[in-house]
Amino acid sequence: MTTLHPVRSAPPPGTDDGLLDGDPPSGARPVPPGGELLAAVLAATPEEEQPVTHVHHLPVRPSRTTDWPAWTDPALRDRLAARGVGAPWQHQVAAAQLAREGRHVVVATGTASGKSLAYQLPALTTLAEDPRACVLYLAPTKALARDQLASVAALADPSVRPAAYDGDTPAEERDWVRRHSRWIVTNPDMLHRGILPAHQRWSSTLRRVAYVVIDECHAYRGVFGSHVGHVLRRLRRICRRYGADPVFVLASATVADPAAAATRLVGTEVVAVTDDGSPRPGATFALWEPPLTERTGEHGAPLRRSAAADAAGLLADLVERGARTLAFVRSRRSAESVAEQARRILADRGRADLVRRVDSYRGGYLPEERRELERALSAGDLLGVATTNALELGIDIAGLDAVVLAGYPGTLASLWQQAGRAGRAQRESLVVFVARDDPLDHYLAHHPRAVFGRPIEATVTDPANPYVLGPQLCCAAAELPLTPDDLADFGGPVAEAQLEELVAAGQLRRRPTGWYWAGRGRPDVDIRGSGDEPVAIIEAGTGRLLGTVDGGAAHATVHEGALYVHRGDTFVVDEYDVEDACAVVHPESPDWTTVARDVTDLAIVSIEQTRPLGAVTAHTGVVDVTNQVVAYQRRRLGTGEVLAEFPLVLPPRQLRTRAVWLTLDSRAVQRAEVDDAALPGSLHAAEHAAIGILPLLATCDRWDLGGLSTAVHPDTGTAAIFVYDGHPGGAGFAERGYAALRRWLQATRATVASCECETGCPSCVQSPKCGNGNDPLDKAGAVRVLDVVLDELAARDHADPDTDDTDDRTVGTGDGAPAAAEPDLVF
Ligand SMILES: Nc1ncnc2c1ncn2[C@@H]1O[C@H](COP(=O)(O)OP(=O)(O)OP(=O)(O)O)[C@@H](O)[C@H]1O
Repeated sequence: MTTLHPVRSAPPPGTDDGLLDGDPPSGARPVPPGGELLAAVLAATPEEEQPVTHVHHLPVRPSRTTDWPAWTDPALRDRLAARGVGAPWQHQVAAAQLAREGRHVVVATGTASGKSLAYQLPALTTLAEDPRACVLYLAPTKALARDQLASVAALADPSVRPAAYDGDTPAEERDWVRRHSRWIVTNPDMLHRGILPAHQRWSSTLRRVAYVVIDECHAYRGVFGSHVGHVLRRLRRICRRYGADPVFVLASATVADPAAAATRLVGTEVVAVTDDGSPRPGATFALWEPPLTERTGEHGAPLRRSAAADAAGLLADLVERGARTLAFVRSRRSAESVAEQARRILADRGRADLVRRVDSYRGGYLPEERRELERALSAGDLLGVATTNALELGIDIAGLDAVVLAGYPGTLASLWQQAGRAGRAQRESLVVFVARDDPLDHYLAHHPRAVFGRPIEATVTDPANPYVLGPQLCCAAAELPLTPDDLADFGGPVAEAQLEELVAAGQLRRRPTGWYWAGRGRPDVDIRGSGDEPVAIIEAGTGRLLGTVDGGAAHATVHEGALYVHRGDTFVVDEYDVEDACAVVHPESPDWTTVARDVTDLAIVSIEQTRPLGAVTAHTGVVDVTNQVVAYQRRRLGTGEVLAEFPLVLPPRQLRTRAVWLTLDSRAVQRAEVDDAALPGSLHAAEHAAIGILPLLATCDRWDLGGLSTAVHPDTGTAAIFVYDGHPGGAGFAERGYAALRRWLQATRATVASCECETGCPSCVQSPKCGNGNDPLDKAGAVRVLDVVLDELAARDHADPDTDDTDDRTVGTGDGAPAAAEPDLVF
């Protein structure tokens, strides 16, 4: 393997500053504050590299407390005081008061801002006042659910008997939970499969539900989020039927427009509390981009040093200075390799004493393991841990000296969640975001306002998606016949049209009293799947079922020869049987990964919205995408270097979904000064970069999106760039791109224009999942095409300032430095 971090194999000059050299690694001398830690790390970096693109200082923010509301249960207040909560923070009382008054509320404040107390205060007070009342608490992960259970158990009156009701609850306990618990910790899956279909059995609980708590509600997004939205509508309907009208309290780390996102999720008006009154420790926050290297990837594109390699170097440097550091990486395998590389660097520097104090977090997600890690880190036994985002939620590690983020974790909420692990009250900490070789990471490294400004990513759901709505209406009808009065909650006319289709398909029956489920048994709806039949992954030799992959993604991920990662372990696919929907794999850890190659065709089915901009027109609508995986490449881990390509024979797949697209007539093409030869590559490059950037505005991953560009599309007769949702029926991402078109394309243009490569690289216009092997791509042409589109958008917005997309204060145009005044942040 190549030496991934050559510059740091020698002792850094920074260790001569006498800070900790030769000292016991922790305890004896204080760890320097974040700014000094950064300076020391940078002193060890070759001058020509200059990886730091921006340094942001987050000042200490003092807390703002207020009085307990008069209605607070005195016993609860005493228990809180005993746990060190002397007075509530202002946002906690603001949210609690709204909930107490019966308003649905979302608390959208920062990490560790005490969001739990905002719902515990009204909910536990009501439980104390009314011995029959109960609470349903929903969490997106079982680990978080178990943690919350412990926290409520410590605060609640013993009569509350908090208990979990999820897939891990033994059958013999389930009855007990239903009968006795007044704080039931569960998840949307259990609500969907276990509680709502058996609502008669649950009726005595459901008629007493006073509050429904939806923690970490930003986790409910895309198709899954749209399903959860309907599960919550079903819950409200059933509760109403039993005479209950629970108050919904949602909690989330900050996302754009939390009130609108929460309202869409719950299906009724939700107000937001966002003014964070909790204290924030200070931090130095550096944006870091690894330099381009001599190595080349597809079409000779220069490759950057990997984020994991730089993260390992930083981890070693920081540990050497005694700083307790967490490095967040993207996969479990990467966690192990980053910890290993950091240990090697320390060993090379003769710091054998520190080697054993660096580890990776690779265990399951058991509470005991997390507690042990917390203990070892806070006791200083461990100084450096490389971890996946498994440690992001539901763990009480705070007060670290430094956090390194190797790559953008996908959402700003996650970024702040991870960054928030650093910081102590008295001293500022260090956070380093290390960009990966990818357009979004590159953009963030060069546009601090996108990180430190107002949040711009929105939690996108689309409850009107017919592939979600149809099955959900079936579930609702199977629970209780649907009546015309119910329809408003499920989308009104859209739901009515869907019901007609379901009746025509024989799934529902229309009777004078409503719509009835006509199928056998219960509707079988997987709220986490795409609707395609899942593909079973079977281990050769043992016959063990390792898991399943979504049918929609299977051709690209478990084709013969594919590298398949399951819970951090790697396997290679021996055989993929499309008919039987199963793939046989064997364990193997090669030093390569695989990427599928495909060809795509797209036909426009219907246009829903059109924005004529002159020579350019923007649209959204429904499209049919035909996709066929035709080959795959092996790429070297870490560098992305293409090692080999193999053909595949797989049937095409059809996807009806939603898209956003731009058409450019000949005037636009002329103005962009791209000739016939350059046009396909210019459009293709713009499409790739746009796909790379959309997750900045919509909480999705670039793998949730697809794209197609062409010099002449048969349905439009013009040059066109399409970006579509990679899920049947759409997930709302393309619509979000349409709504934020200008900001999206400004950021796209800035990413391409500011990348220092000459003709395109993975940080700007190359895509890791391009079906055409990133050919053709014309970086310069892409910038000119985007300029023409942006000119037209600017002219249009000037003429019609009411469009929803005129606010570009947060995302700069990319060429200039960020504005001097950056708004205060939730941290
Ligand atoms: N008013 C308060 N005064 C002092 N400490 C508080 C107060 N409210 C909450 N805390 C403490 O702050 C810590 C974080 O609280 P909590 O876990 O509820 O935050 P959170 O916002 O839910 O965090 P996360 O973002 O990780 O979900 C806990 O240790 C809690 O006891």
